[in-house]
Order: sequence, then C-alpha cells, then structure tokens
Amino acid sequence: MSDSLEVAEPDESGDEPALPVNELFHSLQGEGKLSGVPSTFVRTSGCNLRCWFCDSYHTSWEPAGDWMGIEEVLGEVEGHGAEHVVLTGGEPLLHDASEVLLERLAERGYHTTVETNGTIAPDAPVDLASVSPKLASSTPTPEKDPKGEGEWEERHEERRIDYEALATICERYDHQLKFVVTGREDMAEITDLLSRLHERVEVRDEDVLLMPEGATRERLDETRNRVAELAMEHGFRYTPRLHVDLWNDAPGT
Ligand SMILES: C[S@@+](CC[C@H](N)C(=O)[O-])C[C@H]1O[C@@H](n2cnc3c(N)ncnc32)[C@H](O)[C@@H]1O
Ligand SMILES: Nc1nc2[nH]cc(C(=O)O)c2c(=O)[nH]1
Ligand code: SF4
Ligand SMILES: [Mg+2]
Repeated sequence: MSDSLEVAEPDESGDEPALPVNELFHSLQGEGKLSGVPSTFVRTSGCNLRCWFCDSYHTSWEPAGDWMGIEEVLGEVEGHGAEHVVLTGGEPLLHDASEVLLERLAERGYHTTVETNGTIAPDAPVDLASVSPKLASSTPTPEKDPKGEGEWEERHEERRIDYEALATICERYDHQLKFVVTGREDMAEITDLLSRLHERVEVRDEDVLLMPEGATRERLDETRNRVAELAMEHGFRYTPRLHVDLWNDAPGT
C-alpha cells in the first residue's frame, strides 16, 4: 500500500468495493456555499498531502479507520435521513471505491458534495466539487510539522497543486474553491493561481471562498476577522467554519 495510506487493507477479498472510513456522522455542513445544510458526512482515511494544520489528523498524519463495504456505508447514510451527503477525508478521491459510492448515491437521489484538495479529478457524478487547493502556507516545514521533523515537506510541496486536475474538476462540476487563509501573505498566491486557472477555465469570483485557518474556536478568534477583511478587499466570498463555532473540535461534528 502507498505511503499515503497506512490503514490495513480488509482481510477478506470480497467482490464488493470497500472504503477505509474514519467516521460517518450527521451534522450541519459547516463550510462553503451550503453552510448550515443538514448533511451526512462520510470521512475516508488516508491522504496524499500533509498540511501542518490538518484538522483531521487521524486521516492524514496518523490515518485510522475501519474498512466498510459500499452497501454498508449506504445503509448507514440512509439511516441518518439527510438529503445531502458530504464525502470527505483525508483525500476521498485517492480511493476508487469513492467513485462507486458517488454513483450509488446519485442513483438514490442524494445531493453529493466532495471535499477534496484538488489534486485528483474524479470521474463520477458530483453535485458540488468543494475544492480546497493547498497554498505554500500549508506546507509542513520542520518548524510546523505536528509529528516529525519535516519529512513530508518536499512531497507535500511537489504534490499540493496540480493545475490539470484543478482545471478538469472546475470544467466538469459545479464547484467552489475554498482557500484556507492564515494571513495577507496568502493572497498573492491565490490571485496567481486563479489567473493561471483562468487560462483554461472560467472561475467566477463568487465561487472563490476564503476560509480562516483554525481547528479550534481559540484559533479562529485570531484569524476570522483578518480573513473576512481580505475577502472584502478582494471581492471574494468568506466562509465561516460553522461547526467549529458550534462544537469546537469535537469528533463527529
Ligand atoms: C480535512 S479536509 C478533507 C478534504 C481534503 N483533503 C481537503 O483538504 O480539501 C476538509 C476541509 O478542512 C479544511 N481544513 C483542514 N484543516 C483546517 C484548518 N486548520 N483550518 C481551516 N480549514 C481546515 C480543508 O482545507 C478542507 O477544506
Ligand atoms: N460540520 C462539518 N462541516 C464540514 N464541511 C467540511 C468538513 C470536512 O471536514 O471536510 C466538515 C466537517 O468536518 N464538519
Ligand atoms: S489535504 Fe486535507 S486531509 Fe490532507 S492533510 Fe491537508 S487538510 Fe488534511
Ligand atoms: Mg472538517
């Protein structure tokens, strides 16, 4: 298994596709255009990046979860009763079975959002591609590494932006680009990335959202006003992190 997923594979090699699921829960969508919408979240384990600030540490830095067959996932989703399903991670699009899940959710009439870092373009039905391209400020330098001493810095840096994948996602799906912002230093990179993307695909300012960095209320208290002001200055949208405001960093929210 690749370095990006250290979760043990299922023992039985049945025919049914399976996903390593870190958590499956019902909540309100906390980020982006659909903030506040009751949604069921399927969080897969394993990521090809290592953002130093990752709020889902147990899907990236120390991936954990249980393998679940797709029908089992669909059964649990159905039990929660929401029309909206959010497939997230980790990086959900690392797993081929995510595409199978998206197809079956579409057949059953769910609205699907995929939360992705934008390095892999899916080939499956998606109602909203919620893309969060990773800026240089996400890179786990030795000083910022939450686990080691910067062993992931180079790999993260090489992989974090793939223009081809980003453009394909934006062409193929209704999308939002949700940038995690720590400060003014991030803005030049965002505008450069958008101008490069505009050579291939139209991305509207209303589909660009700035999200304050912060996995806890305490951290958001330091970042949210600064980021809101940057959004106003640049004509981009601001997205809160509603779930953090409501439930702080509690799991399953
Ligand atoms: C855990 S990621 C999973 C999906 C995918 N790997 C990605 O990064 O988009 C879900 C969302 O949380 C955001 N996120 C993670 N840690 C964060 C933090 N400390 N502050 C703000 N947003 C964060 C990501 O940028 C992404 O939009
Ligand atoms: N409530 C809530 N909304 C979310 N939107 C995106 C999330 C994610 O982790 O991908 C997330 C999450 O973890 N919780
Ligand atoms: S890409 Fe997403 S899941 Fe992966 S480390 Fe970054 S925030 Fe975490
Ligand atoms: Mg989250």
